[in-house]
Amino acid sequence: MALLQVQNLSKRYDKDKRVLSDINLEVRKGEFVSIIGPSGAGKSTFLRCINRMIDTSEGEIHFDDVDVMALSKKELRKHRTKIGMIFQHYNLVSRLTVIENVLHGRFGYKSTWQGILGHFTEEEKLQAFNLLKKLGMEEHAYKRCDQLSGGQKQRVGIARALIQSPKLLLCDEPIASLDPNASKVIMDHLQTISKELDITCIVNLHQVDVAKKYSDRIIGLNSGRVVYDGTSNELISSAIHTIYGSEAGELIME
Ligand SMILES: Nc1ncnc2c1ncn2[C@@H]1O[C@H](COP(=O)(O)OP(=O)(O)OP(=O)(O)O)[C@@H](O)[C@H]1O
Repeated sequence: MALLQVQNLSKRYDKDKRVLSDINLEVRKGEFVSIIGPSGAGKSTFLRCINRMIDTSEGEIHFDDVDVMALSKKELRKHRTKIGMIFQHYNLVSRLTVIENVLHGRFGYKSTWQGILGHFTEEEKLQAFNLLKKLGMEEHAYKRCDQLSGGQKQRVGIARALIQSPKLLLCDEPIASLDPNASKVIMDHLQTISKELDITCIVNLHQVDVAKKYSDRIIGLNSGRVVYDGTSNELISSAIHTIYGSEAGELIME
């Protein structure tokens, strides 16, 4: 049984322009899937539809046996605890410490008052610290986030997502602002998380070589349509042409 099922999904921001068209796909538990495609292909829009950060125009999404479109506001809050988000620009609170930012990942489990008062249990604090340790960030736990490098900030973003105990991580261009070394650290962590914790990862990427290196499966989007869905090995130059059109030349490494 798939963890995520998407059927006939379409999205329009404006009445007459479809940004996603008739997307049909399933993603299994523990799968590491990269989504590639030219700028404007609809990669971010697709990720945002999955956790209903934006509403879809047509189609169905089932996640963990739940009809995502049918969720009430309260149910949606619970649904979102099962899905961690990783952002290109990290979305951390700069003036707060690393560990405080990680604990923010628990907000979905709190009442509004507990959230406002910043009430976290000792167990949650220990869990936050252990996650930072797993990501090689324990020595920075009490630093303010604005004192960190981009790669360190992204590791905090990953820890914040993991403390939710998610079944799925949606990563929207997690390495787009990082240099090659920091990018490798982040992608290695995401791969380990997927393999060791059996957490499904869907990662939007601009780098075809990175997608090929890390993914079990690659989905290629062009103009809001799935034009490729296969393994890394099958992603040969003709498929890259189909996905990127005239931009493909510089991306082909064969
Ligand atoms: N909030 C919005 N309102 C209107 N149009 C939008 C909105 N967000 C995105 N779009 C449009 O939807 C299309 C797909 O955008 P999206 O950001 O999903 O693509 P993308 O593949 O993630 O691009 P990139 O790789 O540049 O981030 C683009 O034409 C974009 O201009």
